[in-house]
Amino acid sequence: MTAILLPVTEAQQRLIALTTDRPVTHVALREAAGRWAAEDVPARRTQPASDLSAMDGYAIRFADMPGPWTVIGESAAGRPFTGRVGPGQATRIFTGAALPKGTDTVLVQEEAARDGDRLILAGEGPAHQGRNVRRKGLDFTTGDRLIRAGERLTPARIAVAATGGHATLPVRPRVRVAIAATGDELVAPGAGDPAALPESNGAMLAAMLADLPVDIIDLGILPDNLDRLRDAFAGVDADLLVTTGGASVGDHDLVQPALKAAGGSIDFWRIALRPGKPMMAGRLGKAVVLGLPGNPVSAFVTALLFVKLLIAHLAGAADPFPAPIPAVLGEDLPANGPRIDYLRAAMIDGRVHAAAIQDSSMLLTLARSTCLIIRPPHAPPASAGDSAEILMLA
Ligand SMILES: Nc1nc2c(c(=O)[nH]1)N[C@H]1C(S)=C(S)[C@@H](COP(=O)(O)OP(=O)(O)OC[C@H]3O[C@@H](n4cnc5c(N)ncnc54)[C@H](O)[C@@H]3O)O[C@H]1N2
Ligand code: MOO
Repeated sequence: MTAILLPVTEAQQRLIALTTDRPVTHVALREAAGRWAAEDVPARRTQPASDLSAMDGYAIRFADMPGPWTVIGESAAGRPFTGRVGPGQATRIFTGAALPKGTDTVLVQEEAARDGDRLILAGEGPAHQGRNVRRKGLDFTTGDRLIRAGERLTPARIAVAATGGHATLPVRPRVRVAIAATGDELVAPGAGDPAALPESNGAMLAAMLADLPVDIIDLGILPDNLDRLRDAFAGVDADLLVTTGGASVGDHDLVQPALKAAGGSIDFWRIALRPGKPMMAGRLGKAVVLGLPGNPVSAFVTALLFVKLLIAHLAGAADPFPAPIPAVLGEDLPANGPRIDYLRAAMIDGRVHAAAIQDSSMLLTLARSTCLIIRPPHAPPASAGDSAEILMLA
């Protein structure tokens, strides 16, 4: 009997369906980077709040062109001119300062000459009324939507929220992610014996999640022992438990039995994906469990497609899916089999070149790759110059 392999997109949907709603909290702007807006964020003020000068120069009435004018005062940012400017009059004005009442245009100082309070044109002057003025509401008006629910809180969005009158932003709680490596062969990185295999998945996963709003609970290296795994899993207090290794069918692949013994359940196992076929998803209490394959490249690809996706979803992303981009193949590729394939590749002079050996244990190949070429299931042979979708890594 052939095992039924779940298509990646179906597995991603099922994973999202395993989650439950999480509350909305508010965080200070300085805590908001990299999170997702949990609600729409409306402007609480208009920006600019009044007509402002965009340049250093003189606030004038355009109808008075070509001058001369009498300078009757000054308007600086934060220190506006409070009087009214009449015909033939002007004020000194600086960038960001409010336009005095009665004026409508700014004459830049490079095109003006001044002698005491007498001001004359010394160039072409403003071409039209309103020149060098930022109108009230140019950027946005009270009530405008500044950020949409589910959008990422990028630096620019945090800044627009600040300008819109917000000191805090609505977000979902940080995601608590427990990470466990499994395997009797593993030792901590840097630990003595060069014949022993350093545990690399934990550090790699932590690095992959570094730009996400997570708190990582490091469960370290767990042995291939059913009771030890069960006890470690049963004690986990997290939103997401990620294991690597022990996901396959060998006698020492104990993650599934240990999860069941801890009171958890398996939702799906085995994806039509290369590398990463033996990935498993399930639940343990309130936590979603993702059992990634142990091969480092398989763990990397499944983390990219499933772990990051799930965290983005739990953190409130409207679109948590990785976004492939089009690229041009640097050389021919053979037909693909039934599993979607993510080929380790490098972008060179605008073309993508797949590594010659695509073995899921090869970390140096992964480390030298700058993108993954996506080969859909049953894709026919492709030629150099054909387009293909890729995921950028660096
Ligand atoms: N008879 C079958 N054998 C295998 C199948 C299969 O379908 N039938 N699937 C293969 C595929 S595909 C993969 S991927 C691997 C995944 O197996 P496991 O998840 O059980 O992984 P392990 O056996 O525990 O480890 C695989 C490999 O990776 C090394 N490893 C594990 N963890 C780490 C770590 N944290 N850091 C560094 N390296 C790690 C481990 O030593 C092994 O060499 O199964 C195939 N077999
Ligand atoms: O699918 Mo496994 O992840 O090829 O190496």
